[in-house]
Amino acid sequence: MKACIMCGGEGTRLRPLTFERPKPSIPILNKPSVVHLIEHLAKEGFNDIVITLGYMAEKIEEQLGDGRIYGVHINYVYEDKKLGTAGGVKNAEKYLKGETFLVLGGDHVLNLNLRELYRFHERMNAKVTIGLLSIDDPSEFGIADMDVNNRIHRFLEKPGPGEIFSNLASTGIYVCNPEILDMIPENKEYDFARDLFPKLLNNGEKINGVLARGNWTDVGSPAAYRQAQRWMLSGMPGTVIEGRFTTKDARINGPLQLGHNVSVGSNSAIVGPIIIGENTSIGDNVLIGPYTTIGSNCTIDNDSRILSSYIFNDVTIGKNTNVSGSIIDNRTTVGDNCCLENGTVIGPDVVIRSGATVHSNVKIWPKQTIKEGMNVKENIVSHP
Ligand SMILES: CC(=O)N[C@H]1[C@@H](OP(=O)(O)O)O[C@H](CO)[C@@H](O)[C@@H]1O
Repeated sequence: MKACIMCGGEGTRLRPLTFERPKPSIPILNKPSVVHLIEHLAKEGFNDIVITLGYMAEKIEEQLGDGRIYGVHINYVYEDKKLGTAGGVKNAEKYLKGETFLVLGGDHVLNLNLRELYRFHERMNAKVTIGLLSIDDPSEFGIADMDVNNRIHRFLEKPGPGEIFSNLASTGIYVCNPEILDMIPENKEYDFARDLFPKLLNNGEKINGVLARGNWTDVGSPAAYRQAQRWMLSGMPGTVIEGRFTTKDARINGPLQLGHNVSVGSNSAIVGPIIIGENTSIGDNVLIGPYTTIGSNCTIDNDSRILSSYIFNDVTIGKNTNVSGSIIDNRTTVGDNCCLENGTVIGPDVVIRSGATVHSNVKIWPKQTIKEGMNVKENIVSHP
């Protein structure tokens, strides 16, 4: 079965995490999120994959190659201008024509029953079948009015206040009859939700919906990213220690995955679910709380506390420092006695000197230095 993954977006709402990588390459459980997606597609029987690339195309190609190690075959197509979702798929037409195909976003993190969605579409003879989820507040999504026979009669993209006629939200996952490729203009910005669906409904063509089963989120913002990491971590099976691991008397509980050569000092506690990459060293009296990932080559010094945070690679955290609900990108150094409050997002190559506090939800873009004892209450967003 064929699938087309859209990976061209710039991910501006996720800055600073998208300065050195595109959205699909942001790590979830210490590997690029698109790798989880490809693994899931392979498991569901989609082994013929086309990826549309734009922003930082080479990073994704480098990470996935021809897909062989995941048991799939990947072709790439490139967008040199914005084509929108449907326009991007049209641009990949040579790999898609003649067969039903699945479309999904490169920033999707999911465990949905995609094979069932595809099979349902094939039985029902619709032009498009949309994967739907029931969501409390669907204002940030496309919403659909669907009848008992799965037919969609109305679709509205990002409804305004007073317009929410349904809480069935589009996941942006579509199964498409290849005939739709003929209805999409070439080399022009064109969208499924804004352009193609209204056109199909106007022409009396059939669009179906299916309530997808399982978890799904698109990682469009730091909050969505934290949520995606959280449920991926909560699905971790047990304790996996991949290589040499040294500790004197650390207390370790709950699901845990440790890379090769991790060391944990005296009287430290690690409470899973947690993933720690290779060559990372954790000092004495350190508490690492649940729903945390720490990448490779990191150092967490004595007496620090790391709670529900996502720390990428080559990061150093000083002594007696508190990190809570934060995302810390590569090669960042945080000094002694610092506090990173809930929701902070710290870009790559940031230096935070001793005694500084970064207040709740503050973002710091790359290559900034925060002076000793400073209180950072507002985003620091100048590009280096
Ligand atoms: C124009 C368009 O494609 N809108 C889609 C798309 O919205 P974005 O805000 O572009 O991510 O993905 C949503 C699912 O994340 C879906 O509900 C919506 O219909």
